[in-house]
Amino acid sequence: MWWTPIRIQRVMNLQGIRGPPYRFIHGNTKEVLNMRTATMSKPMGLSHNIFPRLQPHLHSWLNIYGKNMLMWHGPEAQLVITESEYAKEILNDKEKIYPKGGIEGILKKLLGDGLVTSKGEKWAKQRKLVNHAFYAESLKDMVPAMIETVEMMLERWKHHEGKEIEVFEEFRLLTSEVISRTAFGSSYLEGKGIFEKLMKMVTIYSRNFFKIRLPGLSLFWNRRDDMESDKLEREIRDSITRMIRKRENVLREQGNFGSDFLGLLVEAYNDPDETNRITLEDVVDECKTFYIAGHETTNNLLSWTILLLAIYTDWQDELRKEVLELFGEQKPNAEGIARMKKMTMVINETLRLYPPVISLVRKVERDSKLIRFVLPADIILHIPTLSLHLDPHIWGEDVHLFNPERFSGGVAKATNNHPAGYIPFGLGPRNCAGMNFATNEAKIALSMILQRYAFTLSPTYVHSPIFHFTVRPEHGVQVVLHPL
Ligand code: HEM
Repeated sequence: MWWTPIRIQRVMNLQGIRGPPYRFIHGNTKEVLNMRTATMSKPMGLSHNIFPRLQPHLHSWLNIYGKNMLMWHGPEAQLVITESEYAKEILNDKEKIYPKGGIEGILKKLLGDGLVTSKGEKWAKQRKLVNHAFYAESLKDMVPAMIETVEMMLERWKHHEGKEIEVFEEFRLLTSEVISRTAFGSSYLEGKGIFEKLMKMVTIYSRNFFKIRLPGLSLFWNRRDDMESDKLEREIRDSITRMIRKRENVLREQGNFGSDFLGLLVEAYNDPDETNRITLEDVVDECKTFYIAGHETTNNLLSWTILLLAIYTDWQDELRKEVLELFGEQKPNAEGIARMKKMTMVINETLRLYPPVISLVRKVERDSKLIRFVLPADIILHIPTLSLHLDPHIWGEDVHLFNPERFSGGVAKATNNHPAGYIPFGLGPRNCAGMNFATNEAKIALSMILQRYAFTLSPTYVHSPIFHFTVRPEHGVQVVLHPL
């Protein structure tokens, strides 16, 4: 807790990497908490520069210490990388030098050893299974379920015509229903208990995010949160196990487990070949991972897009024109979705300014050389998405403005050929496994909304983006619905 941090600090300083000094046990967590409490305690003006608000410590220290800097989460060294060449090298690593870091505590209870967190052989096996469940043809088959779910939402919206509606909660229900139906063959109501308990765990995780946990020292840690998350973890496990057993019974009746994600997982759990078989624990962890990853992020993407389209009504009109040209009054279809150009530009720009995932984290597995730096084993590499998405050297001087036009020539052109300059879905082998699923879902929902409604920002909207596991609007997004 003293000599190791001081040694690492010295090794990094000698290479020109500086940062706020290490403080015994706490590292920089106290300063980080104070800075964040100050910026988050009040709403911001309607600006899209959310980096100084959500990560004020990084915003300030990167200015002081340079583009790559060292900071401390307790005694754990975190090398913050914001030079895109370095980020690319780390995220594209195939030599297993920079794997995902191990997780513990509440995050471990929340995600277990599912695809987001697993490593090595286990990850490769899981990723293959997931790719199979979410490959292009399967995604096409999911379109009708997505459309039906949006229609259910729009039925509710009829009661808000000419009035205000809060869309964050609407999209929470929509995205939960979509992942329940498409991946687990059930409805949101059936999985409601699991969602609610997972969301409670997300809240516990978020409030403990900056608390450090040291072996044998419980004084910084809230024991009640620990006990509550243990209880939630057990209850979620029991509910998912019941769901698995129910699906196993389907085999007896139908002769197969079903072709959705849950079906593939249960099939792998029952595989007669031991080398392909996965454990019950694996199935539970994967279900938890997909319940969370499958809706939380898309919920935010949809909410921020509606906010931006309510502000920039010229872009709302442009998108409506594209939707009507492609689908008229008809339901969206897979071919049309693949041809949406303006819609893709708007989604890209929304994810640039409001990326739901704001940190990509890796660990240095062994002493290694990263371009011109020599990195000691076990330090954490932290790539802050917002810093890259808002770098004027990559994007130009209008970096804080909403300008979907910058994506008109594609992502590579928009980033001036900096592949790691735009990473809302990550990069390299660990990139998002649900990217096409999420963008399809968003395009379908937005198209169907635009076909029926124009919307303007309600005067009650308060711009207060917060980091709560993902980047979300603290008080929701209120718009006024005008039927067309
Ligand atoms: C707008 C929506 C989404 C965003 C912005 C997003 C973002 C991300 C990012 C940044 C990563 C990489 C994390 C890293 O490198 O450490 C990731 C990984 C992942 N995402 Fe998404 N995601 C979205 C939607 C989804 C959906 C809908 C699903 C599931 C249906 C999903 C499942 C996953 C999984 C399983 C991984 C881990 C992949 C691996 O490590 O092999 N995501 N996502």
